[in-house]
Order: sequence, then structure tokens, then C-alpha cells
Amino acid sequence: MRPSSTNPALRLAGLTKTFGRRPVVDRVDLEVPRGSFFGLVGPNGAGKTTSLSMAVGLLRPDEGRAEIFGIDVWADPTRAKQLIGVLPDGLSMPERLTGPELLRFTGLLRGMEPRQVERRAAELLEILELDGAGRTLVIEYSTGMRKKIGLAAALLHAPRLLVLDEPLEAVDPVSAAAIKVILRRFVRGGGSVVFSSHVMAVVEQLCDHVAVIASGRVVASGPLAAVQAGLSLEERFVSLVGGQIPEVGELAWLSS
Ligand SMILES: Nc1ncnc2c1ncn2[C@@H]1O[C@H](COP(=O)(O)OP(=O)(O)OP(=O)(O)O)[C@@H](O)[C@H]1O
Repeated sequence: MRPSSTNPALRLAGLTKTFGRRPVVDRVDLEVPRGSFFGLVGPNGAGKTTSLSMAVGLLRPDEGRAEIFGIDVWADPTRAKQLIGVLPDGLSMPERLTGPELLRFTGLLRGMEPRQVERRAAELLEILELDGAGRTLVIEYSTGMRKKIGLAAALLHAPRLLVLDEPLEAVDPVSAAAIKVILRRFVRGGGSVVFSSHVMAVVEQLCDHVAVIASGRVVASGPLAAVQAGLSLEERFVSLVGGQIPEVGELAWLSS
């Protein structure tokens, strides 16, 4: 099975999710072109994680569609999920396994050949500097180590699209550099990446496309330079989202 050659890597159309009475994702339309490095930014609670969860088949939308290379994620999840690697927020994964065991488990679940799993797992553990923790259970991992093993699990089957929720959060600078190298190489090799981040500098450094989401709506989307509109991404973000630095003068008790 080959993904159709004309469809974007990811297309969200009218994606909507309501919790309680409030739509937290409100008719989101988004296109991630194939071969792009796509950044999704937005304030806390904007709906990034909820959108990405619906996009990859982890959370059922109330309305709208999510397509991966033209395949409807909710109508044909098996085909769609073969094409993606996902690093979800919060990362629920089997924790009473070591890193190598977790990758073996993931690879075999994906139907991979055991020797291929071993080979790729060893390479990923080494480049992500997790090989020294070969006997440590994932439950004992630090937050950054969990991100890294989650990323390794997402990469193992060589997907065509990576969907990553804050992949660099809590990751040390050396590992962050390794992750950036891996992701750039993945895109150079024809893969597509969409990731959420709060770090505008990282998005500017890595991405060729970006979307800004606020209160569940996409307020800007397209090639990075077009969205920036001559400003830094941070300035543009603040102007789009309408943020103001809050008054903190009342916290007098913080002064000694
Ligand atoms: N399961 C849930 N039940 C009720 N409300 C939820 C649920 N999941 C998310 N929300 C709400 O939906 C809104 C969007 O949350 P979401 O996690 O998608 O935002 P986000 O943009 O990823 O935020 P952050 O940048 O802080 O991670 C928030 O107001 C959140 O409280």
C-alpha cells in the first residue's frame, strides 16, 4: 500500500470537539503538505493536543475529518496508522518494561521482523543516549527520557508522517540536538513532521510551515515567512493571540 501521491500528509477539515458546553476545537481546517516540517503553536489550552489526538485516531471528533495521505483516520484507522508515528502528550505506554523491551514490544505489535526491530532499536537507543539505561524500567525514567523513548517508538517502523506533541519539552540540550538531527534527516528523506511547541525559536529554526491556534480556531497557517509577515514568530504570535503581559505588581509578599 502506497499513500496517494497528491494528497497532503495530513488534512484536517472542520474538526470539532466539545467538552461540556464549550468547543475546545472549533471547525479546525489544516493542511500539512507532504515533505513539510510543520509547527503548531498556540497558548496553553488552545486545543493543540486535542486537535492532534483527533488527527491521529486517539480521540474521536464530534465533527469533521482527519486524513493522512488521503486516508480517513476514523473510517480506515488500520491503513492510516501504518503511515504515522505518534508521540502523544502525557505518553501512556507500558511502563514496567525496559527501553529495549518497550521497543521490541512496539515493533512486534507493528508486525515488524524481529531482527529488524533489534537493529533499529539499538541504533535509536544509541543516538538518543538511552543505551546506558538498558536495564532501567520506563516507569523510572525522567520526563525527558520518556519523551526520547516515546520518540524512538514513534520512529521504529519508519513512518511517512510523524505527529509529535511537544517532542523537545524537558529534553536536555544534547538530546534535543540529536532529536533535531533525526527529524531533519527524516524530512530530508521525504518524511513529513508536524509537532506542537511553545518554543518559538525552535519552530523558527526547524519549520517551513506553521499554524497558530487560539481558542480552538486556526488564526494563521501557511509557510513560515507568510505567517511571520515580517515579524519574529514570537511578535506575530503575540499580535495574533492578543496576549498581554499580566500585571504582577500585587505579589508584594514575594519581595523580601
Ligand atoms: N478530557 C477533557 N475533558 C475536559 N476538558 C478537556 C479535556 N481535554 C482537554 N480539555 C480542555 O480543552 C482545552 C484544550 O486543551 P488542549 O490540551 O488541547 O490544549 P493545548 O493547546 O494542548 O494546551 P497546552 O499548550 O497547555 O498543552 C483546555 O481548556 C482543556 O482544559
